[in-house]
Amino acid sequence: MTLNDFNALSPERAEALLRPCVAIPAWAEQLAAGRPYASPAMLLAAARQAAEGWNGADLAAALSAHPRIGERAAGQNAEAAFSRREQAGVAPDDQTADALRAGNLAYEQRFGRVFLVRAKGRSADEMLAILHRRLANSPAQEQQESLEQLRQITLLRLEELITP
Ligand SMILES: NC(=O)NC1=NC(=O)NC1=O
Repeated sequence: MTLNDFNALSPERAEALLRPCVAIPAWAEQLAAGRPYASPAMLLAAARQAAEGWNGADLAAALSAHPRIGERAAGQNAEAAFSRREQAGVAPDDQTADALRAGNLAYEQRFGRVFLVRAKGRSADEMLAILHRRLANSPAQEQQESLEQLRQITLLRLEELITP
């Protein structure tokens, strides 16, 4: 969709279009309300600004829509389609797939939520290394890293939706 078309949508349609970017309704509402945007860069800046204030509760809400790394997103909705595309490059060999499964489990036992990483453009081995590094984070550090990854995923999805 072009930026002009996005600017011209009704509020309801604009919010509905944005929702699959991240499962945080306030973000979609705020971004839709900020229209019209003069350029894609202005839209992305507003989107990142609206995501700066996310906290632990936002992260927990958003994770409901993100399958584990290495797991294929089921379902026909837009979020699942985004996840499948983002993880298309993961394609782990058996050994790495086993290590990702073990790493995801260790992460969930330590931090109590799914490990979240921007998967687009990254291989399974790269994400396994990131997972092992982040397992050593403190809970506070790890919440900040997870929120930054959530922002990256969200903005990448927005860029896919609104093409110049
Ligand atoms: N647990 C995850 O990190 N999931 C995901 N990362 C992405 O970039 N897309 C996902 O679905």
